[in-house]
Amino acid sequence: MGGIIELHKDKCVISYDGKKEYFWCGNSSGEVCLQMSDILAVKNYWKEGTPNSSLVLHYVVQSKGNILRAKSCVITGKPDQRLKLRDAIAVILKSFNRPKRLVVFVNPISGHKKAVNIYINKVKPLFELCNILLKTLETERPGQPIELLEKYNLRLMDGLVAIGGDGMFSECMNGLLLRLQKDAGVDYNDPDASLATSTLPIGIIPAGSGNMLVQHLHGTVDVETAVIKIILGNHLLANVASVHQGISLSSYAVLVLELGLCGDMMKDCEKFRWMGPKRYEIVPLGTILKRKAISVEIDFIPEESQKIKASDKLHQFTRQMSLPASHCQYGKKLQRFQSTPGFAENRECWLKETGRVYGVDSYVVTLKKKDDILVPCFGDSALHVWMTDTCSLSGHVNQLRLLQQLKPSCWDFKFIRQIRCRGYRVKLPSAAFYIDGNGEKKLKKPMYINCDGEALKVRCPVLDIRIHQKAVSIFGRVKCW
Ligand SMILES: Nc1ncnc2c1ncn2[C@@H]1O[C@H](COP(=O)(O)OP(=O)(O)OP(=O)(O)O)[C@@H](O)[C@H]1O
Repeated sequence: MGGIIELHKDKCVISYDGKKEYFWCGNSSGEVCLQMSDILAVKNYWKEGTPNSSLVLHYVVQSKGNILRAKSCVITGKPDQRLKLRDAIAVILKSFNRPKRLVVFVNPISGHKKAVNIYINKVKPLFELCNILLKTLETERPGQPIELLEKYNLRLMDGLVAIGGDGMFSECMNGLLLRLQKDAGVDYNDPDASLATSTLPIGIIPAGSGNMLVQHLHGTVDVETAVIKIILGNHLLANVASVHQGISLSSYAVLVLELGLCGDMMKDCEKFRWMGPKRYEIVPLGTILKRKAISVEIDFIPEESQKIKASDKLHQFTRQMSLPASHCQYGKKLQRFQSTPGFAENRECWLKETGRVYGVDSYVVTLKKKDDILVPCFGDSALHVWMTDTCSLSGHVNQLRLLQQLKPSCWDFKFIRQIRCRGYRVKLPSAAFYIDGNGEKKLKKPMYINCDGEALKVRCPVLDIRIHQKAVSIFGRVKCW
């Protein structure tokens, strides 16, 4: 039994003995294997008007850089042998933990407004090729995924997919996490509550303006690669940060939380959405020219003072009550990470930083030095926070440019103060406020946080941020590029 396939940019003769976990492939320069885990599907196609069918193998190859491509080849051989092969491969594919039913949210206004086209032409055909059942919802307004996920029957679903930008992913992730907290009876408004973590993975197909999360996950914003990663079913556990104002939760973030200058940039960019992704290149220049320093007091608990034994951090569970039934299939016990173990009780460990700053920025996916570049690190043990003290405009622009280029030297400036912590409280002591009808302090003039690429309004003069380790599952396997 055999065929001709293209592997490692070379044509190979493929053969299979029906038993092993891989196909043997030979070419002029030697032998290679096509792993079963790289197979997407095997299909019988009937030729119209003839009794014959052809067996086609669909598989994944690594193309340039981090790009993945779906390829196919016709397998030759006797009809009964081909049938045997098809059935053998189908059994192996079934044994993989790949998604079979997905809820897909498409944001028609993301980026260049091409999300619907991307779904129809690139995403749906590949999912259907792999027999994945889709429930697709095109959003009509902001916040819709959060509303829908509040009641959506997720019990038979294997994952969620956001087609759009970071903001769209954020809405799906917020919707799912809120739903899980409600189902589990967690007081999510309390910053120190331990979150019910999610094992229902969320995937993202890039169709937005920034697409930072996809870039972090796959090292490319290529659509086909993102679809293939979801089909293959691998997922990672990512940290989530929660933002609390007064007595309520404002949002969860998986990427960044930036108060001050970057929050203002996001707010200004939103006004120019009609410019599409170009707005991120032009608008921030105007924002930085009118940068304002703000007085802040930051109380934080440093990472190193978390003297919690590993055994206290983890507790075993078989299945969360709020998880879809399909996730029982994992069989083995999963470990659940407590979100912020012992955090609130340890008040004597809290440290303080004060000053006039242009911004307080935190990366939930931290950036770590690898050779001469910064690479994303999911599931880090702490939040990386830095404050930008008052400084010259040229120094500030230079620092932001180095950060954008992911240069490890981007924080080596006298006006940058860095901390690693598991949470912090920001107070805005000199901001004008009034007392509202509920007796709560409210800012007279709102400020903004860049929360995963969206401008989140700050209405209270006190904010609490907490890290929740490994709280959300995301499709894709991450390596350090
Ligand atoms: N039908 C809709 N009409 C208007 N706004 C919508 C609609 N559907 C979703 N939204 C909002 O659009 C916002 C931005 O979407 P998204 O993140 O997908 O695109 P983007 O901003 O272009 O990309 P990025 O976040 O990567 O910069 C979301 O936060 C969501 O609230």
